[in-house]
Amino acid sequence: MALASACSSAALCAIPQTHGRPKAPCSFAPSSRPPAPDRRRRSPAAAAAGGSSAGGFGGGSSSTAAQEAAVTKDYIKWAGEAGIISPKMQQAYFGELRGAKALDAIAPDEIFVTVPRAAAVVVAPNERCPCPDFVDAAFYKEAPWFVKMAVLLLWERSRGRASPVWGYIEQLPSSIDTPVRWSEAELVELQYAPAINEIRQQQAAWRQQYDKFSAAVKQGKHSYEDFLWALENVRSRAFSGPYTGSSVVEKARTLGLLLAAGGAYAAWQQLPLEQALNGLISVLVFNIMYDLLLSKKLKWYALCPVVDAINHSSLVESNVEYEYFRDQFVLSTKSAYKPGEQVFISYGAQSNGSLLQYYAFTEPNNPNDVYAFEAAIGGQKMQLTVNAKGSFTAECQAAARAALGGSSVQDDQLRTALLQAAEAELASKPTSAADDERLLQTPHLMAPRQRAAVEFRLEKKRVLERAIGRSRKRLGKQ
Ligand SMILES: C[S@@+](CC[C@H](N)C(=O)[O-])C[C@H]1O[C@@H](n2cnc3c(N)ncnc32)[C@H](O)[C@@H]1O
Repeated sequence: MALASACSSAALCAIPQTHGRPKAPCSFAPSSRPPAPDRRRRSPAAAAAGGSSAGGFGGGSSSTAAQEAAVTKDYIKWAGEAGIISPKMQQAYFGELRGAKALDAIAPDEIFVTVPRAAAVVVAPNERCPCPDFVDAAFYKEAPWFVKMAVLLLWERSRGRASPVWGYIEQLPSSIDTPVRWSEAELVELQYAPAINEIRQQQAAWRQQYDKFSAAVKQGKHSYEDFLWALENVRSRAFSGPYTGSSVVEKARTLGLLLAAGGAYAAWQQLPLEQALNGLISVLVFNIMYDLLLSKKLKWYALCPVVDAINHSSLVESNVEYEYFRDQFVLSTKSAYKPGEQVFISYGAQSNGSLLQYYAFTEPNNPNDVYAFEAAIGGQKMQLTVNAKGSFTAECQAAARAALGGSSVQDDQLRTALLQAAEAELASKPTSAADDERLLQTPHLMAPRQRAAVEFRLEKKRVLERAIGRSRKRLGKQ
């Protein structure tokens, strides 16, 4: 994610709370029509009132729609009181999918959502357990960040309207139905071993985390379903960013370091100190859940209301930044939006495997997708990986070349071996891409999980087909 200079007008003395813009009320308002029935998007409050199965809107009855509207109204009221500013964006449905639409023109790099840190749910490294009456503090200390945040969500939910984030909690989806809930038979429908294996591991790991949580919780009864509700919301909505220090002492230390670094940089570059500091502060960019590979660095995590209502597109470059001196998160994108258009952000460069696993959707033509499979080349078993454009990675080409005999191997011999491996992989699938396309022409005839699996496996097959097409072209076979 590229850095945006969100703090370009930040001053070190008195710090305005609104970037000099008038403090407009939060306009994260409901769309003019009632929410469309959505099998996955129901809030816990609406679920409680509607009384049908978890995660289901049932028949989309008018009482359910009215309940949804009430929850949304509460959310807007809460967001305004919490100081969230988003006058140019409102919640809306796009088909069955809830998202956000532009109310007004949004320019590239314009900050269009501001969320005070106090309105967010935050997990910082080495922070003491904020709810020792709810859960054993020693358990909290040792838990991974996403379990900590799930515990915070369950704790805040248990506090009802006494929670400072009640309006946010109320409107969270009651179930996202990520594949961690799927049966073995449903997972097999994905037809892609790396994803199936990852999800199986996740199923075991989350169960283990739940067992530990159950032993550590001190208040109330929390089913595995409750725990899943919290974990799924955390994993599909949280942002992460480099940690900057939270306590007064830590803040003072970080500020001292920034001042020193800014001073040195300013002297070196002959810049005003303030400008140099802004450059340094803008490093504090948050990425939505793009932390898996970077998790060893010191990071903190945030659930940012309103920002997390925006859907993902890999084509968009977006920045969520924490403004250190204003103690708030701000959002901008590199794209322009016209009034009425759906607003998107990027959740990071994620393959369809991780989008399905943690967010429950597949992005068509995802430029970050990959296809990984095992093949035998030159009598040796090896892992081959193809990128979204259909190119085999340099590493697997080198491994394949070595297995075939090393540097003396002709390029065409290597290409032929890789082509044959990809063709054999595609032929091993229980359904063809054409079969999957046919199934998707009548999506209403499929259960939601089957539809999600077919969408996923079709995209995977398309990556493999691109690799085959590319290799064949290079070999002059078409
Ligand atoms: C951060 S939330 C975005 C807001 C969410 N749609 C809502 O109603 O609250 C992430 C979730 O939105 C949905 N989502 C986001 N981008 C999507 C996309 N491009 N296609 C389909 N679903 C998407 C997925 O269910 C994902 O788990």
